[in-house]
Amino acid sequence: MGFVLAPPASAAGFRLEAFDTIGSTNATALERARAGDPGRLWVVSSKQETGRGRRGRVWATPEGNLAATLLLVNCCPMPVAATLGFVAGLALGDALEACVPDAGRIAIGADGGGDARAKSRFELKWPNDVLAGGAKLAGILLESTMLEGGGFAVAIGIGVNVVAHPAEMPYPATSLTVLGARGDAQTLFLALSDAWLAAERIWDGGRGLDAVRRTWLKRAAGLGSEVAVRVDGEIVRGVFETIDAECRFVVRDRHGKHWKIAAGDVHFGVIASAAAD
Ligand SMILES: O=C(O)CCCC[C@@H]1SC[C@@H]2NC(=O)N[C@@H]21
Repeated sequence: MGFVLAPPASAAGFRLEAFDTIGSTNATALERARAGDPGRLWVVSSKQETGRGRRGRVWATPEGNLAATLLLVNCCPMPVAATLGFVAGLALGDALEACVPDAGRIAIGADGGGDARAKSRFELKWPNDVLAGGAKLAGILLESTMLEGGGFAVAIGIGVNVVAHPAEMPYPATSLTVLGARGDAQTLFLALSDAWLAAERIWDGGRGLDAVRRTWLKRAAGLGSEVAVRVDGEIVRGVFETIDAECRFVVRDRHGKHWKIAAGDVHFGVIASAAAD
């Protein structure tokens, strides 16, 4: 397997474990932490047998896609760790733009107009998806574990549909190949490990969260538009106004009430019933 870390990442003390095939990079990273790994470890594979998605879903990683998990140990106060998904979103957006040179044309469609070109190429969908042309290209899953003797570890799992995307999903999905982009999982990982460093520096253990939040909002999908959010079986409808200081999704409903949502599934547009995505 040819995965390598970007030189700045190795210089900053990151390590890498690369696999041809793995169950789940998140599961392996958390096992390493429980066995005493000090963290700042990337676990990477281009195929997963039992990849995990958000909300207990399965995440398929056929050969050629990217599954990468960054393990951090005692990286910040525990409540702040939940914001690492936004840091990962920024890093992944940067990595995609760096190594997919034709991304502008891809994300807005071949017949896109001049105004659209100024928009971010890869959009971030709250909480942790990356969209290209409105379809899901990548997902991020944070998992954590308490450690014996105190402290905690967090696994920041990043899955990118490089060569293939799942069929028959309840939401549109895509891959870099479908989009006509050149690029492979290894090149993308190299860019990701580099971009992570820059994003983590801005985040600064949570002290720079507001800068992360503002940058994230510049790339946010659906900002200012109608959304339906499924929260614990209920559906909240309204306009996506912002994400707040705690990175909660803020919706203004038609009565002017603001909903601050910590976890839920977002659908864009006005729809009769929001199917889970
Ligand atoms: O449901 C989602 O959108 C999140 C998907 C996260 C998938 C990644 S692939 C690397 C890491 N290992 C896993 O088992 N899951 C995450």
